[in-house]
Amino acid sequence: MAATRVLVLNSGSSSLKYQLLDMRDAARLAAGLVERIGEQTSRLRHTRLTTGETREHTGPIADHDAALKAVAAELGRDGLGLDSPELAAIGHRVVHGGMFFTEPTVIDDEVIAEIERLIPVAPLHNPANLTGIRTARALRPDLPQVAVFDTAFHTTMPESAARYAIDPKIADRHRIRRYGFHGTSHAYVSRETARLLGKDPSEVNVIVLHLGNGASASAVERGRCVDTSMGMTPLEGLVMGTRSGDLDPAVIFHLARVGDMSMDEIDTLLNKRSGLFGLCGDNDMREIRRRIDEGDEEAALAFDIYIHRLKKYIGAYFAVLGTVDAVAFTAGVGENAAPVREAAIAGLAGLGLALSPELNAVRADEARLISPKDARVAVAVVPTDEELEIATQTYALVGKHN
Ligand SMILES: Nc1ncnc2c1ncn2[C@@H]1O[C@H](COP(=O)(O)OP(=O)(O)O)[C@@H](O)[C@H]1O
Ligand SMILES: CC(=O)OP(=O)(O)O
Ligand SMILES: [Mg+2]
Repeated sequence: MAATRVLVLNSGSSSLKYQLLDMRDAARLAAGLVERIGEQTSRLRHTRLTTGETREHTGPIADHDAALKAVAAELGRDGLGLDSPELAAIGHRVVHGGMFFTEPTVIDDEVIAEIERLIPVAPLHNPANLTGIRTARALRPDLPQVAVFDTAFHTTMPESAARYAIDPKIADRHRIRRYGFHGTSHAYVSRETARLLGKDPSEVNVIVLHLGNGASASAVERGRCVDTSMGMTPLEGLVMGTRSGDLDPAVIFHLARVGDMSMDEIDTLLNKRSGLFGLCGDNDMREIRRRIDEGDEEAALAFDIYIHRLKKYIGAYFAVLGTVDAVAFTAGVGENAAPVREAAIAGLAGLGLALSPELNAVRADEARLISPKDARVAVAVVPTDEELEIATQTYALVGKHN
């Protein structure tokens, strides 16, 4: 029997998302999510997509090792376990690949050591990714495991965009530079946007706005990333669900010296208690819109700050690219929140941007244009699919090695 299945693992700091795909036709066989890992109220939700059956378990799951073993058990119950001879490979989302990894990479001890060396610049993400890799290798030592890096798509950024304006000797010693993240999504969405326009990716310039809980923008010139809004870590750039995005670095000195906060407290403040959540107590755009509709001023201000930052990046990437063929909205907010798209594009007619209110209001799962027919620059909604992209890259690499 040919091995044509790929299991994709996306380990976040407190979650594990997974999908099992059959790469003959990219069909999804199973998918699920373990949330609140490390808490008493962890939850595993598993769906067997071939039948639609969903199972849910709550109760403590101590760490990513236990989470992956629980997932393996659920897959086993559906006859889709990790011991299946049909499994060709496991593809891991690895958030930080530094400068070293520019391509999907078959994981060996050397690769693991390098991902480990990058922990200081990705303390929230790489440890969880490593646990997922180690547990998966222990469960199936014979199976190829592939790392697909969030940073890889951004390694084409020129030095002028990737470097911070600090002493290069200090920067190089501590690996301080702008790496960018969500690269798998930016790559996939920029390509799908070109396809929507009936063009080859090498023929178009696209601004991709990945607006999920984490959010980032990228400027993609003829298929290559030339700038992105996240930096050394996923804290820089846009206002996010719980992250501040850009701020004057002196705010940190001030909070330490005058606010009497420790570095760990400031880290938690900026990563977990800022952004939309810090501004108004909610990080879900649905809830924020509901509150705005009820006249809530705090929620309205949070929304305005979010939109103001987003507009600044759209403008900046017009300047970086010179000419823009399309602006593409993606991820949870970008794909679903019509009011965010409307507010982000409003007032940008000078850049050739406009929306059709009718098209913007359409709810659909496919890539679609939401700009009027005669618009100078296309505006699109393009659903991202990081799992499919990781599975495709994993399978392509493993096929080559077989
Ligand atoms: N129907 C919707 N309307 C508005 N916002 C939505 C909707 N569905 C999801 N979202 C937003 O998308 C976010 C999650 O996006 P997602 O891309 O799944 O994030 P992540 O992968 O970072 O967890 C939610 O926090 C919420 O703000
Ligand atoms: C890198 C990053 O921010 O990822 P996420 O959006 O999954 O938190
Ligand atoms: Mg995401």
